[in-house]
Amino acid sequence: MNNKLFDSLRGKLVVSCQAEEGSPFNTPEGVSAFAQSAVRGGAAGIRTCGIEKTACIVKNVTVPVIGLTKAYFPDGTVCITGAFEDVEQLVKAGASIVAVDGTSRARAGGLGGADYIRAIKQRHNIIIMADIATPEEALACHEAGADCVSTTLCGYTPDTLAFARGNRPAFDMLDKCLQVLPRDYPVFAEGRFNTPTDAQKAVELGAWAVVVGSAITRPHLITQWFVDAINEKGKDDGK
Ligand SMILES: CC(=O)N[C@H](C=O)[C@@H](O)[C@H](O)[C@H](O)COP(=O)(O)O
Repeated sequence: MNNKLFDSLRGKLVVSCQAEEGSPFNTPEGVSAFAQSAVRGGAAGIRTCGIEKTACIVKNVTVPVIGLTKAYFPDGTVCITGAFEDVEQLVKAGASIVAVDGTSRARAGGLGGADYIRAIKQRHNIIIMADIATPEEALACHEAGADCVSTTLCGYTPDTLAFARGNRPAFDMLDKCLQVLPRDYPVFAEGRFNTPTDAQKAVELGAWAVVVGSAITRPHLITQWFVDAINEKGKDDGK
C-alpha cells in the first residue's frame, strides 16, 4: 500500500466523474471539466471511467485519479475493469489507482475477483481498488492483495440487486466490511451516497473515504430526482 497516497484520501471526498452515451458531458473534456470543478470544491481524489478520459483528467488535476473501464457480463450487470490489458492501459494513462471488479463472478479467462487481483499483483506493481458487492468479497480481495476495497457494486450484482431499491446507501454492508477487515485497511464507501449527511455518516462509521458520483456529476439524474419529487407532491395534493 502507498501510504502517502492513501493518507491524502483519508476522511475525504472522492468525486466520480463519469458520463455515458447520450450525456453531453461524455467526452474527455466534459468529464475533465467536472473533475476540475470537484477539485475546486475540495475533492481529494477523482474517479473516472475510460482510458482517454483518465488521461485527460490526469493532465488537468493534481489530485490522485482512480481509473477504470466498464464492460458487461452476459446477464447485463456491470463489470469494472475486467481485462488485464485495460489495467495496463489505465496505468499508462496515469491512473494512481486502478479500480477492478472484485466480485466473485467469473470474468473472461474464468477468474473470480480475488484470483484476478492475485494475477494482476503477480504481474505488476499497481495500486488496486477492488470494487465489491459483499463483505465476503471484500475479505477475499484483501487477502488476494488488493490495496483497498470500495462498496461500489453492492446493488449491482445479481445477488445484491435488492440493495439498490430505494436508492439508499448500503450502510449495513459497509459496516460489515469494516468489521471483517483489519483496522486501518482502507474501505471506501461508494454507491448512492447522495447527500452530504450520508457521506458524513459513512466517514463516522469508519469508511476511509467516500466516493460520490451521480449526486455531483450526473445532472440529468439530479434533475430527475427533483422532477419525481414534485410529481409525487402533485399526486398527494390531488393535482
Ligand atoms: C455500479 C456502477 O457502475 N458504478 C460506477 C462505478 O464506477 C459509477 O457509475 C458510479 O457513479 C460510482 O460508483 C459512484 O456511485 P454513485 O453514482 O451512486 O454516487
